[in-house]
This record gives sequence, C-alpha cells and structure tokens, in this order.
Amino acid sequence: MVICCAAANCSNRQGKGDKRAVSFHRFPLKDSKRLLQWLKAVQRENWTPTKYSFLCSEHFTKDSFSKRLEDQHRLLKPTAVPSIFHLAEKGEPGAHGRARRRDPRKAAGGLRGEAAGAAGAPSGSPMAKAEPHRGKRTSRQGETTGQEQPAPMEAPGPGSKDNPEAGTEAAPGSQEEAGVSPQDSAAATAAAGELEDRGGVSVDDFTPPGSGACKFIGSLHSYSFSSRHARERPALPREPVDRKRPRRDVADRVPAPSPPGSSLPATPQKPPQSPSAPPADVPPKPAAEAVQSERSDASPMSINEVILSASGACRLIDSLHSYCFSSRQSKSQVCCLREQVEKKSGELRSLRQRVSRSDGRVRKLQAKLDALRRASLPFLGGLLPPSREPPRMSPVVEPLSWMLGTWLSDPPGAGAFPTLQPFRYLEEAHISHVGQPMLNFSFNAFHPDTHKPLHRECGFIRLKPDTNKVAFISAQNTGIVEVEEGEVNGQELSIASRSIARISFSKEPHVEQITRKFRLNSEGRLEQTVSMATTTQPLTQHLHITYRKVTP
Ligand code: HEM
Repeated sequence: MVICCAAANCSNRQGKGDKRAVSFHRFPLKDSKRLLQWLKAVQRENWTPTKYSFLCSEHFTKDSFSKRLEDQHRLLKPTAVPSIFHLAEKGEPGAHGRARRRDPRKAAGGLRGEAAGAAGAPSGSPMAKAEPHRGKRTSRQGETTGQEQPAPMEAPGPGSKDNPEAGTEAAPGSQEEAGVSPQDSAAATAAAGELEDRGGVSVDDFTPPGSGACKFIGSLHSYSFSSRHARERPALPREPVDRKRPRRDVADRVPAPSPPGSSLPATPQKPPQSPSAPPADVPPKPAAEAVQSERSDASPMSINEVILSASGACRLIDSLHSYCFSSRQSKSQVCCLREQVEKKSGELRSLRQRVSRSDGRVRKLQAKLDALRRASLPFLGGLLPPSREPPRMSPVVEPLSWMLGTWLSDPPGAGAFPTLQPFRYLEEAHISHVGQPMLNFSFNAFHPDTHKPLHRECGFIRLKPDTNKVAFISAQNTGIVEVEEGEVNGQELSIASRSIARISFSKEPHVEQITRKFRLNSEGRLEQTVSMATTTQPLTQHLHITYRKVTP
C-alpha cells in the first residue's frame, strides 16, 4: 500500500519522486468538528475518508506546522485545517484534469507558493524547500490535462529514488536532520496506526488536555520517542564532513523520516507487522537493514526490537490515555453526583426545618386546644389530664344520661313575664359528669345581639339511688340559691322549687316559686321551660328554650 494524498488533483504519494519534503497526515476521524473542516476544504463529493486517507503537507499553510522542541520535528498542529488545493476551472474543457493551487484565505493570487511562504521563508523551512518540486508538479499536472487524476487512497508506490535533489530539499527540514531515524518514522507510523486502530487517537491528532495526568502521559510520549531516538542515534552513520550527500544516499535507500504520529514520510517504508496495525505497505526489515548497513557501532538492540518496543510503549501510552480519559470522565461524573447529593442534602435540611417548625405549630395548637377544652368542658378541667379517657358514668345517673352534653340555643331562647317585654336570649348549657353519682350543669345566657353575658347559674343534679327522684341544686348570679326536686320519666325531667334563698340585697320583686321541665324532643333536641311566681305575679312561664347538641 502506498500512501497517497486524498486531495483532488493532487498526485502526491509516498515515495514519489521529489516529494521527500512532503509529509502525509491522517484525517482527524475522531474530531468531528475538525474533520468537517477538512472535508469542506477538500471538496470531494460522495467520498468518505478512512483511516487510510491522508492529505499531504502541501495543502497546509506554513503556520499549520510546529516544531517539536526536543528534536525540531515538523508536526502538524492539532488545529490545522488544510486550505491549499487544486481547484478545477469550471467551463474549461478537460478542466477536471487542469488545476491551479489556491489558498482560500487569499482571494486572488493565493497560489500555493505564496501560501507556503516560500519567499522569505527560512532555508530550513520544509515549506520553503517544497517550492521547487511544486513547480515541477504544476507542469506535470499540466501534462496530465484531460486526464482524471483520482485522489489515491491506498495505492502501492515505489521508493523515492528518482530525484537526486530530493535529499537536498528534504535535508534542512527533514526529520532525519532533526535527529529521528527512518526507523523512528516507521515505528511512529506503525504506532500511530495502532493508536488509531485501537483508540482512534493518533499521536499527531492528540491534543493534550489540560489535566496533569495527560501532561504526564504526553511527557511519556516524548520520552518514548526521545528514548528510541537516543537508542538508535549511536547506530546512525557519522557524517563529519558532508552531511547532505551521505544523507541523500541514505534517503535513496531509507525512507525519509516523518514526525512521529500520523505524519508519514514521503519515502517508502514499511511499518512493523502488527496484528492491529493497518496493512503494511513495505516491510520494516529492508529499512532496518539499510540503516544497519550504515552504522559502524551497532546498537545492541535490533531495529525490529526497537520498533516492537516502541509499538508496545505506544500501546501502553494509548491505554494510559484511555484510562486518563475514562478517569477524568468518572471524576466529572462523581463531581456531578456530589453536587446533586449536596443539593438534595440542602433540600432535606430545609424540609427538616419546615417539619420542625410545623411540629412546633402543631404543639402550640394542641396546647391551645387543650386550654379551650379546659375552659369549655368543665369535666376536662382542673386536675384531669387532657388525654385521659372520659370517666365512666355512674349507673346512678344513667336515667339522666340523655341530658349529657354541650348544648347551644337553637333557635334563641324566648323570655317573657307579665311585667316584662318579651325578649330573646342565647344560652349555652353544659351537662356533664366526672364519674360521680351526679351530673354537673351550668347555664350561661347571653344577649342575642351583643353576646353580653346575662343570667348564669350552675349546680348539680342528683338522683336518689334506685328511684327516679331527682334533686336539682342551683346557684344563680342574681343572688338566688334554690333547690328543686322532681322525677325523671323517660327523657323528661319535671322539677319544682322546694327551697329558695337569696342574698340580702337581691333585686325585687323576689321570686317565690320556680318550676322547670327538661325534655329531649323527637328531634334529639333538649328543651327547657321555666316558670316562676313573684311577689307580684302568679306562676307564669318566664323562659322557653331549645338546645342543639354540639358535642357527643
Ligand atoms: C330560674 C331562673 C330565673 C329566675 C328565677 C328569674 C327571675 C326573674 C325575676 C324574679 C325577675 C323580675 C320580674 C319582674 O320584674 O317582675 C326577672 C326578670 C328578668 N329576667 Fe329572669 N329569671 C331567671 C332566668 C332568667 C334568664 C335565663 C334570663 C335570660 C336572659 C332572664 C332574663 C330576665 C330579664 C331580661 C328580666 C327583666 C329585667 C330584669 O329584671 O333584670 N331571667 N327574672
């Protein structure tokens, strides 16, 4: 297999004539953004690059290359995009075979020579040295006018022995002068091929990330190549007098070196046979033998061993790269997860604070409710704990159990008396027990509009055991204390005053007789009717009220 330039109308291929200054560079298949830029520049329709597709260095401007510090190797910058191409002149017969080079960044007259910066370029510049053969190539292409010049993808090619000046051209900027042997180039080519095969990252295409680990791995790369270079350097021929001629001789027989990585030499070479490497075009052995024939102090390590060692080192570095990438990815995932955990922890803390505040509110409400119960339910007040179960009712008072509960007037009570204007009033009635053989009661009247407290009375209702005899003992805020007795029959209690006492300064006319009737009506409502006799009026109804039960 010969490495050919994939650009339309470019016939450069590995080892062809005077192309020793031409290097070949793989398409950045793993860098989609850069690959698109390359493809846009190449302008080949219905064509997809493979890992065997290359562009020669003639399609890149001079500033697309950099020199490696340690050995001045010419390297294609990781951001480089080709810009110098033959473009067929449309409308011209046989135009697809004719071409002129143009740099798209230079609208007119942007010929390759200008783009390469030949004028004023240092003599050591590989681009400057590429100038002469560019002229030859133009004329050659002129000769092939009318013939389609397919971009060679993988074509076998001969060695570069047809141009006696090739060595001179290549020498100043060549990798050989930079201190890398042809075996370096072969090994690097093979290693780069393996890298692309296995990890899709070639040494040339790899952009060192900012992490310390990758810098370290990058330094391993440098160490790997410089180590190989150091081991092989003693084996290179010593050329104390004229370096160009022997080098040209060597170049005739040995592949021109290229930067390590995906940059490939223009001269024939064969990468080492590796199971994972792309198909080798030239076996490495002849190249190795060529160098070995030149050296006077043979290295203890054979070239094949060096190549294999380099390949192994590159595989190791490749795996380190993969590990580095996956490690960084894992680290970023861990960081992401940590952020999520911290966020969730913050939310949890906030929720706990809200729950705590809610608990505080619930406790306050519970306390308020207990206070209300104590205030409104006498039997729950005092020393009785709020959570305690209601005391069991004494069986003695069971015949009066229908009276138990809290009752509210509904509708408002009606007041009357011969000496009074009829009136309305509201009243709460609490009738309860605390387990004793009696009921506790309180009646609290209020003004129907202003809710101003009016008549109030409280006392006890007792039953004579094993009878239906009932005693009703009441103290009223008007200064009257009275005892009424009577009978309970079913759900009706009728009682009449037996004794009435009053304070010395009670208001007149004094009440002299009181009768009451309680009953639970068919609607489950409690009714109370009060009649009285005064010193001025006979027994007459004074009050009638119906209560609605508001508690169990
Ligand atoms: C058994 C309980 C009650 C007794 C023994 C009683 C007794 C009396 C007596 C003796 C009078 C004076 C009557 C007059 O001047 O000729 C009176 C007046 C009156 N009573 Fe009652 N009463 C009782 C319950 C109530 C209740 C529950 C109310 C509800 C608000 C009430 C409202 C009034 C009013 C508004 C007057 C007229 C103004 C007054 O004298 O203060 N009474 N009551």
